[in-house]
Amino acid sequence: MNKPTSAAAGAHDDTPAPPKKRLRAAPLSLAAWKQFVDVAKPYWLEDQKKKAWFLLLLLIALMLVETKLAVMLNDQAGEMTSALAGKDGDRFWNSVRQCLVILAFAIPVYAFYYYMRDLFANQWRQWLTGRFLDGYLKGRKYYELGSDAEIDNPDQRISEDVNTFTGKSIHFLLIFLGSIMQLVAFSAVLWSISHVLVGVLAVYALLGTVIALYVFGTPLIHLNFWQLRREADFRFSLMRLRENAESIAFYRGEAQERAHIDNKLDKVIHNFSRLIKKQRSLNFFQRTFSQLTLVLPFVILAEGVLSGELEVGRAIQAAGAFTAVLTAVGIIVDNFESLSRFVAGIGRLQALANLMLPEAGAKRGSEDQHPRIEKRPAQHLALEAVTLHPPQSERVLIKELTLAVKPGDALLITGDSGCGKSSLLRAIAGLWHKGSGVIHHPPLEEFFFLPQQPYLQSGTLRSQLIYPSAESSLSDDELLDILSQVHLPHLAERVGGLDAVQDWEKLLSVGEQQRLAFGRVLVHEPSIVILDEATSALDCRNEASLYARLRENGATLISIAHRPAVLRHHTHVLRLTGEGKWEIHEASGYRFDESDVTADNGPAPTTPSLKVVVAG
Ligand SMILES: Nc1ncnc2c1ncn2[C@@H]1O[C@H](COP(=O)(O)OP(=O)(O)OP(=O)(O)O)[C@@H](O)[C@H]1O
Repeated sequence: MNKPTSAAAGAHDDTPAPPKKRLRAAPLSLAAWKQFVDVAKPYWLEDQKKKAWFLLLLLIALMLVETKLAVMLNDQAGEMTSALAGKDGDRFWNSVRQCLVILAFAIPVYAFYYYMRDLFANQWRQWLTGRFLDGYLKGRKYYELGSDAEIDNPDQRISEDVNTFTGKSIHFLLIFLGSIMQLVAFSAVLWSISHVLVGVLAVYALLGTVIALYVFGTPLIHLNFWQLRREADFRFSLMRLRENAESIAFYRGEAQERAHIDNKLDKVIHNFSRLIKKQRSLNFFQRTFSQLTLVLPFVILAEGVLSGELEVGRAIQAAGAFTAVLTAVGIIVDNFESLSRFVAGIGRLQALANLMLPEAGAKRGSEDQHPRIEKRPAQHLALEAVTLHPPQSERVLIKELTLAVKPGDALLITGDSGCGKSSLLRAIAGLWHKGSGVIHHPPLEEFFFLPQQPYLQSGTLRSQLIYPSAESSLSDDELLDILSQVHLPHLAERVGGLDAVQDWEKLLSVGEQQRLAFGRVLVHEPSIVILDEATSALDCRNEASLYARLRENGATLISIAHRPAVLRHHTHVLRLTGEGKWEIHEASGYRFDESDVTADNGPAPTTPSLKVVVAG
């Protein structure tokens, strides 16, 4: 057999590594219980509380009826056995009739109980997922979490972990309640037949639970915790393959992709094989624990039956009750495997809740204490001594930048690749905030941001054009006119009209996508447009006319572009010279240097109202 290479072994090694802060799954303990309460409490104590408690009470009522019917059936099983042993036909048939009547009630109660249980779980899931989605989308947490290494796969947590949480919470709550009822109901039967049986059973169940908790608890929860993460990583690697299918196909990168996916799969399989080994031991223990109960009650009761003190039927009834009570008290042992998976998922969900949900804000307050760039409302955009760092890094991208952009100004940002041009736009848009200084800004609704790669939703052509609004007051003719203005006059006709639904990212070239995104600006008519190489895929003629169209509207521009020809549409140039340094020039006298690509800059505009601050 081949030995694993050291690289493969290394890849596996991180699975069981001692988990870092927040990556830890709480063992089956008070900490796990606290995590559970943190996530579950809002549903039970806030606006859904009436519905939640009503459904729970209904389920408890159904369970009570079910337990009562189960006790009656167990009694009849004993009765039938005794009737047969005593060769008493009337007693036997009477018992059969009673059994059938009980079953006629028990079956619908059983079916309705499970339906209500699943309905309840589904409603809770809908509510909790909605809450997580609120937290995820508000405050742009989906963006921030992308760079948070500790919260892996938030999408999996929201889609799957929430589902498991609500489903399993109700499942376990009900089986615990059911166990208590079963315990009370059958203990009475058992106590009336044999006190010794009750004593033996109590000791047996207690021992079994303690062994399960201490021997299997922590390792199983830990392994399940990692299994969830590994599975999500594996799925994500497949998703990335699908999302980037065309680029990968052009590169012929299948071998690399396969190696990457194999690496993720290896981790899934390696962790799972450790998990099933642990489960094998648990199964061995569980089987021994439950199978012994086949013999145990009979051994204890045999003497009573043999001496004639106890009817055979009573012994059968006692054995049934013994098994029922043991199932009730052995609930943790029996469900240990799924309980450990459930607890592992709670940890993942609570970590996410801590970062996203409003009531958890206080808890995370202490973690989010890096110095921030202050944002202040103002009429015009202005930066005051802004120093900017990337998130989770101390590197200085921009140092003490001060400038003011007046209405009608057009600022071109230039500089070497990687010097921080897009980062500055991120800071203005409020996506990045690590640093110091103040950004004075008009309401964010007045801004429109055009990235290099436009985002196109799945939906109609109309919805692409009016994005991010969901509705627009513009008529079809006005929308078609906008398409013409961005040099896509035949697009609607070509794709089947404004209401045609297509996979736009595949159907349109990048240049067409960029022009469509320009159309969005004309639909919304914002007063400040921020362009991050938004015309990189366009030819010079298209680029020039789109810039001219924006300037005609009187929009204030802040743009990053590498082509010298765009300079003529700007009033000022901010040049980032590296290591946080910067210079501001009036566009009229500015010449692109080597890194900006030297060329004829064309005539300069005549509205230099931007406050010039020489350098930083
Ligand atoms: N999330 C991040 N965390 C840490 N560093 C980052 C992050 N995103 C970008 N950076 C780094 O910040 C630097 C500036 O990136 P930015 O995208 O602003 O460059 P740029 O000037 O726009 O480059 P280009 O012209 O190539 O687009 C780069 O060195 C980049 O590696």
